[in-house]
Amino acid sequence: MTGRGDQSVSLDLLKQKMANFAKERDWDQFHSPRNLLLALVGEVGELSEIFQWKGEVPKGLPDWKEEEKVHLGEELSDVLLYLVRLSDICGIDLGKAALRKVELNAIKYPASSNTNDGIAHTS
Ligand SMILES: Nc1ccn([C@H]2C[C@H](O)[C@@H](COP(=O)(O)OP(=O)(O)OP(=O)(O)O)O2)c(=O)n1
Repeated sequence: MTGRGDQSVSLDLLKQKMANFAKERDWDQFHSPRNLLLALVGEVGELSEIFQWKGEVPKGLPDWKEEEKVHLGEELSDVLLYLVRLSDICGIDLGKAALRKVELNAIKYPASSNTNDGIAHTS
């Protein structure tokens, strides 16, 4: 494993690493918006398979084997990496866009509207 320990990982670092990865393999030609979107959806499918047929699972996944958690981390990473790459190729600053969206969400769903019934009020 080549993890970065306690260091925080920025979207910018992941963007740069994906750009280098593609460049070194001459894969920029394959990393078109549509191809990346399809790859992303495929990885979401692989992520879903991990939870498929398990029913609801408790937070923190206390009963999962270590290898299952490692696998989950890999599939979550594939989704993130393709999302970061897709955003980059489309010229979207994902970090900025996500922060803006969090702000928009807070306006749309003010904390005072929380009825504590566990149901998201979407209209
Ligand atoms: N043209 C490609 C192919 C792969 N990757 C990178 C991004 C993903 O993080 C990972 C995806 O690799 P695989 O297609 O081999 O998918 P998996 O790792 O999920 O393997 P498998 O489908 O065998 O489980 O590699 C990429 O950037 N561009």
